Amino acid sequence: MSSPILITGAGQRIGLALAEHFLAQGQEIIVTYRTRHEAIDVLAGKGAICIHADFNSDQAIGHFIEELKTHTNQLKAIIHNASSWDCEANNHDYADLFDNMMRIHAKAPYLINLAASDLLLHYQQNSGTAADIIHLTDYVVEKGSPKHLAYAASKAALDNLTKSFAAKFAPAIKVNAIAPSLIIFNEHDSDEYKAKTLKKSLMGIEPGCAEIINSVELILSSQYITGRSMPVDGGRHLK
Ligand SMILES: NC(=O)C1=CN([C@@H]2O[C@H](COP(=O)(O)OP(=O)(O)OC[C@H]3O[C@@H](n4cnc5c(N)ncnc54)[C@H](OP(=O)(O)O)[C@@H]3O)[C@@H](O)[C@H]2O)C=CC1
Ligand SMILES: Nc1nc2c(c(=O)[nH]1)N=C([C@H](O)[C@@H](O)CO)CN2
Repeated sequence: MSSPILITGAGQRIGLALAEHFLAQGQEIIVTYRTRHEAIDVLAGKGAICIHADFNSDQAIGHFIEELKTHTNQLKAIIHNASSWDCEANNHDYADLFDNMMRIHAKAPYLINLAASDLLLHYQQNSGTAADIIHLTDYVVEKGSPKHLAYAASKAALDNLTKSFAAKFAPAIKVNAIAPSLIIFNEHDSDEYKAKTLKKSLMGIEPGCAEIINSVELILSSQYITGRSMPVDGGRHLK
């Protein structure tokens, strides 16, 4: 019986790296994408089930959940990766920004977890091992962010949902978060921004997607870790 892993926002960067990693292992995956990057065609060619989903409304989240359930009756894991790193400087409609941040980072994972818990439970019942939910949050959950206020607040909401869902779903489903700081820069990042950002951690490097892949695999391999947030931040908290 197939037991796919669901990865949201897998069209690029970390989500795509996770999707490619699992496909290379022979693990079945279901991915969501907002923009049909060429990478999605590649994933589909390798056997991934690719579902278009823009979590920009409650209705869209609901439609995604309905489509998800037409593809599988069980899930080994859900990795909530989809995210928008928007900020007050870029969107002066603060009410709109706040709603968008909360919807993509907290409401979508909240609604999907509640609606898909039966799929995760089926996996646990058939396999005898706990299923997993993994939330990609952010280091800024610890300290806030004066330049990404709504983004940080929404990631903090997702961090709190990690604890609540862990208590609600145990022992059949483990629920954990991964809280990265810099993992990979964006194409448009200036050399000045890169230099300033690298100085913020003790390790002073741009580590790349492997750090998240390793953290996901550690969590999936455990039958005991739940309700926790794994920091992947190069010692930034000690600078
Ligand atoms: N990169 C880093 O250094 C860090 C990343 N993180 C977290 O790790 C995760 C992955 O980061 P990264 O790969 O940089 O993420 P990206 O910024 O590349 O976004 C990941 C995907 O989310 C999708 N997305 C954005 N908005 C929506 C929406 N409304 N509905 C559905 N999908 C949407 C994007 O779609 P589209 O392709 O259409 O734009 C994109 O493919 C995120 O949760 C991020 O917050 C945390 C700290 C550092
Ligand atoms: N959805 C995203 N979230 C975040 C990103 C990103 O590119 N997309 N990038 C960061 C930064 O790397 C930050 O951790 C260091 O400046 C944070 N979140």
